[in-house]
Amino acid sequence: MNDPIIQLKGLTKCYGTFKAVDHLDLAIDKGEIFGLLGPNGAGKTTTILMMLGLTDPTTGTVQVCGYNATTNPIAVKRKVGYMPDSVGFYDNMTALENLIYIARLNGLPEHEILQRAIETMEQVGLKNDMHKKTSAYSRGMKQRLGLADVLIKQPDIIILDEPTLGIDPTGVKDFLMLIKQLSKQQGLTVLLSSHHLHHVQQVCDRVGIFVAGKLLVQGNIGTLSGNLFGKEGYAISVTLAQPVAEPWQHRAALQTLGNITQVSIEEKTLEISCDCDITPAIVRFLVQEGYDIMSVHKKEYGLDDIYQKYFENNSTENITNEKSVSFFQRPFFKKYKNG
Ligand SMILES: Nc1ncnc2c1ncn2[C@@H]1O[C@H](COP(=O)(O)OP(=O)(O)OP(=O)(O)O)[C@@H](O)[C@H]1O
Repeated sequence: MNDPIIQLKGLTKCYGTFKAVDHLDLAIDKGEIFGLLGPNGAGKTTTILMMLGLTDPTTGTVQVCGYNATTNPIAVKRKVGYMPDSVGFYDNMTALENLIYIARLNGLPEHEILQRAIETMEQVGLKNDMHKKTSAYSRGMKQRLGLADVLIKQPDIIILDEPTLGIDPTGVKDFLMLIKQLSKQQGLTVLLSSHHLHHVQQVCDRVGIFVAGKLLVQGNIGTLSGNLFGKEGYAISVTLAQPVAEPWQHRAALQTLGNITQVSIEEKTLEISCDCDITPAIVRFLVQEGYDIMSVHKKEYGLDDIYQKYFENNSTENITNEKSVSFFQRPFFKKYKNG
């Protein structure tokens, strides 16, 4: 078994007496797509900054690609590409010229730059538009170009902050597919920080939920959902052709099927909670009693439910609602990008 490509141990960051990140332990394997989730001010950006070696932990360690990010930030910078939520370009230059400029800033060998820039444009699906000025680029095209900016240095890890912000649904789908493809084909490790839970759910192998500087939980969505909702069992919703009046004459008989913990009725819809999946028995019962069934739906718990459940179960009183200054606008990021 290989060592994790990112390993955080007891990572803590204090600003004065305030703990922005509180004893974080996290291991991410090569090729994984990991989602960082949490409300504004939960400590995600601070954690990313420590991974990039842009701010020092108060205590604890950050190991990235085998390097200590605090003591060896330059080595980490060569291996990691960071894409902020809003990427800036020179509008009077073409997309290709912008990318070449970034390649030079990253110190790529001059004789390789043009070829690599064209290949990267192709990789992100912008080859046909690479000679357009970026002022004529849509938000989705700019996000792809931002991705090209981080890919051109051929990193082992990419960190994406809200990469789907402001892109239309088709653009989002294409962008997420691209991320998944890059990860699977090239073994690229991806860290995705986002508030769009269904986007995260579509691509991430595992997620971590941050609240008030602590990583409350981590795992894949199936496991988290099983842990959280296993006790609550299955929820089956059956819609009938005709409304059902209360008191319902078949309620007691339905409950003799066993394993049913609750039945609630709303006009034509029966909501049935049970300990195990008895959908076929429920359908058979209703048909035998002469009901026409219009639809049967078994509730699957997703990331939205998991996230909500954590917020129901945990105090969030330390959380600020103010969106912290965009990472890209921070002076140390400019230093990172240019340095
Ligand atoms: N330089 C700083 N000085 C003091 N406090 C800071 C500093 N940077 C961040 N914080 C505080 O640390 C906490 C964590 O901020 P951070 O930016 O890491 O959150 P986040 O999870 O990335 O939030 P968002 O989703 O809004 O980007 C917040 O309460 C924030 O106000």
